Order: sequence, then C-alpha cells, then structure tokens
Amino acid sequence: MKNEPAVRFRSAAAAVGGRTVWAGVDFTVDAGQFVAVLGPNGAGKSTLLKTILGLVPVSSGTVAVFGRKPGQDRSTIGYLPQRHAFGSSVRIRGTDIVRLGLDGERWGTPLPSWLLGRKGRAATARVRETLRLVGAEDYANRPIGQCSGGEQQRLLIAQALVRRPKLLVLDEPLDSLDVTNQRSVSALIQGVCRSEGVTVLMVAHDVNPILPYLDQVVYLGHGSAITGPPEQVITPEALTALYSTPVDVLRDRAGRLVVIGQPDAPPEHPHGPQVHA
Ligand SMILES: Nc1ncnc2c1ncn2[C@@H]1O[C@H](COP(=O)(O)OP(=O)(O)OP(=O)(O)O)[C@@H](O)[C@H]1O
Repeated sequence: MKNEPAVRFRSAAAAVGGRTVWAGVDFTVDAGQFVAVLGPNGAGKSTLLKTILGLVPVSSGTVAVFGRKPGQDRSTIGYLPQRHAFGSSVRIRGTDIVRLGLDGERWGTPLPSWLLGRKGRAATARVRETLRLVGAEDYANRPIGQCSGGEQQRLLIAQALVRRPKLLVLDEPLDSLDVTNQRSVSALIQGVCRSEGVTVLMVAHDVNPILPYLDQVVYLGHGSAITGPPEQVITPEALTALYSTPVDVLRDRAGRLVVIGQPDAPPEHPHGPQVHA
C-alpha cells in the first residue's frame, strides 16, 4: 500500500526462552529511511530484527512490515544474518555467493522461471548488475575465502540485494571490519538506501561509522527502547532515563560519540521506565 511505513512497532514485546527481552517498544520507520538498532550485548537487537522477519513472534503489541504481519511477505525483505568470516580454504566464488541469493526459498522476490531461461541469462545479468552496485566486480570471480573481510561483506550485501528487496535487514554488517572497511561498507549501504530507495534497518555495535547517514536510531536497553533521530536519542539525558543509571555521552574532536556508563543487559531485564523519545 502507498505511504505505508516500512516498519511499525506498537507497544511491542518479545520473549525468548520464556523470558521477556524487551517490552513497550514503539517506533515507525518510513520507507527509504536508514535506521540503526543499538544497545549493549544481550539487549535484544537481533531479536528485534527477527520479529521484523517473522522468525520471533511478538508476545504483546504489534509489528507490521509494509502494513502486513511479519513473515507474510518475504519478497520485500533482504536479510543479512550475523556471521563469521569465511576461512581462506572456502573455494566458492563471490559471484556464486551472490547467485545463491536468487535460488531457493530466500528472502526477496524470486525471479520468474521464464526470465531465468535455460542458460540463466537474466540471473547472470542480475548478479552482474548487483555486483556493480556494491562495487565488487573486480574480485567477484575469486574464491570468497581469498577476499578481505570488507570484500566478503560487500558480496554478502550483494546476495541480500540481488532480489531487489524494499527492506534490507542487516545484523552487524560492520562487525570484524577494520575502520577503513567500516567506513566504505557504511557508505555503500547508505548509497543503496538513497539511490535505490531501499529502507535499511541495521544492528551496529559502534554507531560512529554510520552516524552521518542515520535518519533514526532504536536504542535498546533495560528491557525497553528509545527511538528517534540520533541527536535526540544518544544523549546523557535520554540514555540515563533508559537505563535508570547515570550515562555520559562524550563527543571527541572528530565528532565521534562515546557512550560511558551504559550497563550490559542484566540477566533479568526489569521493565524499567518505558521511555520513548
Ligand atoms: N534461543 C534462545 N534461547 C534463550 N535465550 C536466548 C535465545 N536467543 C537469544 N537469547 C537471549 O535473548 C537475549 C537477547 O538476545 P539477542 O541476541 O537478541 O541480543 P543482542 O542485543 O543482539 O546481543 P549481541 O549484541 O550480543 O549480539 C539475550 O539475553 C540472549 O541470551
């Protein structure tokens, strides 16, 4: 439906292993926005992505993806799960990794079989076009195990994009990349978001590489969430209210944000004050 938000959480709660991870989560992501999901280890960031995918049901409240129940329409979503790097012995070529995104029961819209044709020409063209989009043509024919971490990540983003999803859900795509690659992969994701109009929701441990690009952040902690533009959410006042404990936010000369005093998610997540920016 036109003008339907890409993602809408309304008083949503999620439980994993019988325990509530977060509750009272409210936010709306408009189509074409770039949104980071932040918070300490165990705060429930991956769980939040899984509720959008329909892999974890909400225990109360609602989640809608382009106006529909999560999981009802996989064709709109490209998903990049958390991963470990491919070892140097992995021989599959980058281009085949991307091609795999077109096969089987994947996220995103499958190519119609008549378009694939006997020689898979449409698929080959789609793969090539996606490799160009992520700037991975030069190393796409190399075994992926011989690609750098940043190159591997570009190929996996291409795999998530090859079916041209409307929503890209990325679980820590910058993890284990060096600072240079974090910057270039962040710029790539922002480029795809803007040039292709793709909505991006991505989990990040460090907000700094993506800070200039973000429309919104969803900051999880203490069993709840605050959401809004980064300059409203990543502040001592908002994070102190979220955690019910003093949190400082420092900005260095380069404009990088450092959050100090943020507790790791406790074993039991008390449902503290439900703060929504
Ligand atoms: N299958 C499971 N069974 C029981 N508990 C689980 C399961 N999966 C996750 N959890 C718990 O749910 C909580 C939220 O996990 P989740 O992976 O969503 O957090 P996260 O914020 O993404 O963490 P990290 O930053 O470490 O990746 C954690 O306390 C975790 O231990």
